[in-house]
Amino acid sequence: MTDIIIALDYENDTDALALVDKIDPNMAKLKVGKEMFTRYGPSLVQQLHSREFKVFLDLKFHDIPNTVAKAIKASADLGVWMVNVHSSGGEKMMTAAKEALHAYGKDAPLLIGVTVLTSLQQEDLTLVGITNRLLDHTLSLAELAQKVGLDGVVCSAQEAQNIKNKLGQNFRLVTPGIRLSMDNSDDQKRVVTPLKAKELGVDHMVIGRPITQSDNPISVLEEIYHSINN
Ligand SMILES: O=c1ccn([C@@H]2O[C@H](COP(=O)(O)O)[C@@H](O)[C@H]2O)c(=O)[nH]1
Repeated sequence: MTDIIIALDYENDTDALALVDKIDPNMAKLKVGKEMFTRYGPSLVQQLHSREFKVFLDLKFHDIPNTVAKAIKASADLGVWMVNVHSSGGEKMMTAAKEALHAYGKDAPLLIGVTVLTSLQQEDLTLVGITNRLLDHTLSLAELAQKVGLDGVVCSAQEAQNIKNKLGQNFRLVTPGIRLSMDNSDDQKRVVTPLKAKELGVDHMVIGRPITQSDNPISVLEEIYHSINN
């Protein structure tokens, strides 16, 4: 089962909520990222919760273990459905994040590790001194995330089959870099169409601009929803 998470990346909350108010929460979950959280903070998340949406708080924490653990606790207190950290923050940081959620039991948000951003390709890794193949680097970050008990990873759908084959079907894959055609991928580099992402076994596809910047966001959302739920 693959579902849709809409990346709610807007400059103002009026535009964001105008879209949200046209969406059925059964059709999509919502992702609040750095842009909107920096402007509107927890109150935006609360407004989405009051409209019955599940919220993925995509702040990609990357800091020392103590700071990340505290930020994860603050996210859990907000009641979000999913939250994430950068897996490259290391084993101790991810373990601290996981431990911060123990007290929440079954109400804890899903904890997801970011592997290699979908805007990056092999040459970008080389430029920051990573000489491993991009797929191998993604797999080793995913393996580390699983080892410390995270629920899944953010990756490109291009890596989905390799990760599922290595780490099992229950390890959740959250995949941005979804594009309806390869003509305009914006700043994304490792892109996949919604139907292909579903075939590759992703659990949650993250879609922003193809929906939010289109002339008719709801009809694009409905088209994608029906194409992957046939
Ligand atoms: O590797 C990553 C991790 C997170 N993102 C986020 O997903 C959305 C994608 O938006 P589009 O408009 O569909 O490109 C955006 O909020 C990113 O911050 C990602 O793209 N890649």
